[in-house]
Amino acid sequence: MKVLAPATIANFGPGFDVFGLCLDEPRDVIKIRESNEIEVKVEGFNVPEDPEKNVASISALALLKMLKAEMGFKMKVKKGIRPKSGLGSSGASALGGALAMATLLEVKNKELIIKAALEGEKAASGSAHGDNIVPSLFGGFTILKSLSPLEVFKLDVNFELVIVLPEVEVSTKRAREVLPKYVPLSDAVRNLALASALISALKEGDIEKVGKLLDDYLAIPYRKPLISWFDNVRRAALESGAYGVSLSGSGPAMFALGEDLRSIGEAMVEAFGNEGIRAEYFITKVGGGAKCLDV
Ligand SMILES: Nc1ncnc2c1ncn2[C@@H]1O[C@H](COP(=O)(O)OP(=O)(O)O)[C@@H](O)[C@H]1O
Ligand SMILES: N[C@@H](CCOP(=O)(O)O)C(=O)O
Repeated sequence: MKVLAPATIANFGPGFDVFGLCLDEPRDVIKIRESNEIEVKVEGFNVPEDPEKNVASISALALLKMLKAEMGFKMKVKKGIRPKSGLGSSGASALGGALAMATLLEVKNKELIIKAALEGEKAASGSAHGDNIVPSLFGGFTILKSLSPLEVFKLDVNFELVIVLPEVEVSTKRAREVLPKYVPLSDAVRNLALASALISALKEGDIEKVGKLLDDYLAIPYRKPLISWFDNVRRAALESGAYGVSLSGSGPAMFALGEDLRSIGEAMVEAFGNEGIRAEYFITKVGGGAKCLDV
């Protein structure tokens, strides 16, 4: 059994902990088969091989516990999404592990699969936020109304975007610790307005309008001490013609929408360089969600 679990952009501007966009690449690949022992092997980016520490096996074990099932398994995690990148690395592995185990057991209940995957996400980031796991499973652009009961609104959208990945790390756990418990009512209203308008623009397919709505008052302002380069890179993107630009998840990756995505990516990489940070960019498109292959 093999699962392809795609990277995601959580928050997507004003949709903190609610909006999520599935990407076509990169992805984690999780292979699993029944065994009389529990073993995890990792290829690609370095993550733990301890089954109690790798979020893919944590999610698989969580599903077994929820089903009151006892089973050994051998898992291979081909880690294609860099950890602490802001591209939903832990979310993809958590979803992939839960979905691989569910498929092995012929469990189709998506709410249960997501519940198990949240255990892996919680182990990695200290909180059971679903805005990476949900778009990685469903694909497209997802609005997470609630996790329990599971209520997801999916928009089938199709556009290209540029992702810029700097050679720095931002731990999601740390990026959540710096958030305030309360925000000013005026900021909540501003985000409500941006988020509502962004959904309307997405449904119209007006990507330029979507870009202009990629602002956030709930999380990014409080995370600035962790992403001191953000404003300069954002300015470079806009000056190079981007419709809009924001942080991917809790960062450090950033994404931009626009016409000439190569020039925008190059300008953002140069802006990171001016901050003494090496970075790379790639252009991708909206992904279709996780895939299960019976191999
Ligand atoms: N399979 C896995 N994939 C990603 N991270 C993992 C995995 N297993 C354990 N981890 C740990 O979880 C943490 C992921 O950090 P996090 O900031 O949540 O990444 P991201 O922002 O990319 O989702 C890291 O400490 C990483 O070592
Ligand atoms: N809503 C979360 C999303 C974290 O995404 P990640 O890709 O950085 O793990 C948050 O902003 O904390």
